[in-house]
Amino acid sequence: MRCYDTSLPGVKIFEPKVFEDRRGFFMETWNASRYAEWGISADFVQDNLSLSARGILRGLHYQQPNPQGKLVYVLLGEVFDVAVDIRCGSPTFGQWTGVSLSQQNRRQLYIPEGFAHGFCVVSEMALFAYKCTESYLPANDKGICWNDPELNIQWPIVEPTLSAKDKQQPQLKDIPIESLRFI
Ligand SMILES: Cc1cn([C@H]2C[C@H](O)[C@@H](COP(=O)(O)OP(=O)(O)O[C@H]3O[C@H](C)C(=O)[C@H](O)[C@H]3O)O2)c(=O)[nH]c1=O
Repeated sequence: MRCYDTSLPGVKIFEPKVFEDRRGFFMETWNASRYAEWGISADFVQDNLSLSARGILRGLHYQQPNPQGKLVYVLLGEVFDVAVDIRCGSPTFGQWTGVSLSQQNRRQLYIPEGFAHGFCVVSEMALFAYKCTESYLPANDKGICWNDPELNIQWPIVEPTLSAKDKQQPQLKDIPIESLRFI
């Protein structure tokens, strides 16, 4: 397995080892002892799966309190995946990193607690899987505007399809900073 740092300390790209043969391929998508070698000692308690068509953008979302760490990857298709540091006091507060996750590159992105997460679909369809370190609590589900001008995320699509909720997310500057204490 290979692991790469991103511009955001703690956010890591993983490339699990893929065993290909004439039948197809096999890969481990999570192995606690192996990921612990790379500093990931997450206790995942929930797995999610979502299917989206080209142009769909889901995000930017985070949970607070009870923030979720996530290990995200694509089973089918391709997405541009983004993590934003929203931890009050972090040296990289308000900064983002983006990576292509696809069934071809089989990459995973680990996003610690205290980051907002979102992705947009750049293939016909994308089947998106992820593990979470905290259970979903609807009352704690929060978001940030996908095209927040101060974040200036360079999404590869210009007019995404959004949920009603995501059409009205606040900008980071309008979120009370005391609510963003994760560390
Ligand atoms: C997230 C979640 C949602 N739901 C229900 C609530 C809604 O009735 C329905 C769709 O929820 P939502 O529109 O929030 O789904 P996404 O827009 O894909 O949200 C996710 O999108 C970004 C990319 C994330 O990183 C988060 O994991 C998550 O917020 O599923 C559940 O029952 N459990 C859950 O864990």
